[in-house]
Amino acid sequence: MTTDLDAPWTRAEFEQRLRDKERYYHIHHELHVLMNTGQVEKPVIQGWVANRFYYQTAIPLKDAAIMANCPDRDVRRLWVQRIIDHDGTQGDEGGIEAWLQLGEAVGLTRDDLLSHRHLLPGVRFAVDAYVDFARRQPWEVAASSSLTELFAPTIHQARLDAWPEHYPWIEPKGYAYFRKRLAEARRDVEHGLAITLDYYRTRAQQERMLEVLQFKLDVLWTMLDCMWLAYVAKRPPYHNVGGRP
Ligand SMILES: O=C(O)c1cc(C(=O)O)c2c(n1)C(=O)C(=O)c1cc(C(=O)O)[nH]c1-2
Repeated sequence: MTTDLDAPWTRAEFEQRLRDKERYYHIHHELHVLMNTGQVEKPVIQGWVANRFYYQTAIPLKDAAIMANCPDRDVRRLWVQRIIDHDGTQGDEGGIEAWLQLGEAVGLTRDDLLSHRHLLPGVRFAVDAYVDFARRQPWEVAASSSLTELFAPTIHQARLDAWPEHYPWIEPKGYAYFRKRLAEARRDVEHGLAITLDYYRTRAQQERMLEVLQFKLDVLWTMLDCMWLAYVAKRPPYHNVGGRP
């Protein structure tokens, strides 16, 4: 058990502990491994794109919740960029639009995504838990939970490297989202990390932050568990009672 009396990690040690959490990142989930090594059929990619769209739509709600709890104008000035990145502005339509184009690139309609008709209940619950967490926690804690983004450029790059070769049927316009996120995620991490390293000072707080990060890793992993069950194992909810009503 740790107490406030245990020596805090230095900033460098603390950051390293955060980075060590990479081993639980969803890049290692079997569904991502299968997708990124060309081992899935079109319906699996489509299912993933449609379900991940719910996460995309939730990110600005999550970031708005963080800003709503944050009295620091300097932080809000930087944080608001995340909402703009996803919602877009005139002339740069943003991440949600780019994801809709990814949907089209894999053979789904915009309405397939916007209606959430393919959304699995477990994916909805996991994503909603993230938004709920951001609403309830101190803004610095919610901000720090975004730090799974430390690991995100690697997974975006993996898709950019592997998918065109394995899935030539995906239209190239679909890749704009992943390309765009490479730089955006790095910038988000710089800001998120600065807030986190400043906020969690005692050893007990630092240990708590690792749990916060694990919560976020759990959100991402659980989303993929639900998709794996539905699309790889072909056991979607209610599969043995005739399917969803
Ligand atoms: O494709 C991915 O694997 C992935 C993961 C994550 C992440 O680690 O949370 C994000 C994204 N993408 C992403 O595109 C994105 O905009 C994003 C925002 C956040 C966040 O927590 O604020 N995570 C992520």
